[in-house]
Amino acid sequence: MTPLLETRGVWQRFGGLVANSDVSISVGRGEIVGLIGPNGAGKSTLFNLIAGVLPPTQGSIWFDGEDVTSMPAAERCQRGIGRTFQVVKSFETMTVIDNVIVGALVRNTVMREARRKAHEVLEFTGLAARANVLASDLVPAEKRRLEVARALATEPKLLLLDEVLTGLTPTEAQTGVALVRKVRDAGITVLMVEHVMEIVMPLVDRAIVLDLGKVLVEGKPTEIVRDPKVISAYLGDRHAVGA
Ligand SMILES: Nc1ncnc2c1ncn2[C@@H]1O[C@H](COP(=O)(O)OP(=O)(O)OP(=O)(O)O)[C@@H](O)[C@H]1O
Repeated sequence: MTPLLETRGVWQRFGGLVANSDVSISVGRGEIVGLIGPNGAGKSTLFNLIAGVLPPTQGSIWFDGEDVTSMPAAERCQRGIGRTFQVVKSFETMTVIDNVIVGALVRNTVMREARRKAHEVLEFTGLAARANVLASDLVPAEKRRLEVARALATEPKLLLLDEVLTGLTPTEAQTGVALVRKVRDAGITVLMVEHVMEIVMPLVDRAIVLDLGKVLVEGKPTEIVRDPKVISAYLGDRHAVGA
């Protein structure tokens, strides 16, 4: 079966800076894949290329068997790519339910249907009791969940999670982990950028490590955490392994 998502030889240059360098990754249907790497490794850039925020300088992006490289973000969302943002982008002056309705309107043009879908997603994400409060009144962990809820309301096949577990207390992070598992169990494939290795490694089926814009290594979490190249990249001691 073809992978749900593939990037083929993707490059992204910002002037003289190479943020992604010949990145080829794939994500299979039903997987939870972690995209990790040190600060500035190019993770958010790759996310933006996959979501369609900007076109790659070179290379192609394939989703569900289709070349989506030149497709705008809204159209990719229609095809089934949902995403959250590293900097929470909820509409602060709107209620929680209205924020989620915005997502649901991607697939439901009738307001009553969009509202029904939004309620369903709020139940699913554990935010139902907060439906009528303003997004600005949510605590940070709830805002992250609202981001996930808004993305889920678009009914994605692939959910891109950008650091949704970062900066949370251990208890909040565990609630987040449980939600990601629930999302996958609902049949949605997950590609997530995370910094907190202890949280993300037990959760993902596979991890892809980016460093200096390139894929450094990929594999099962148990292999990744022991890989000398990964340890070196995180500790900054690149010469130790001759990388
Ligand atoms: N729009 C842009 N214009 C110029 N340079 C950019 C732009 N976006 C990202 N970069 C640069 O590209 C490189 C990769 O950045 P990116 O944000 O993708 O890394 P990251 O792995 O997500 O980092 P972090 O973990 O800190 O979020 C960095 O050097 C960054 O400064």
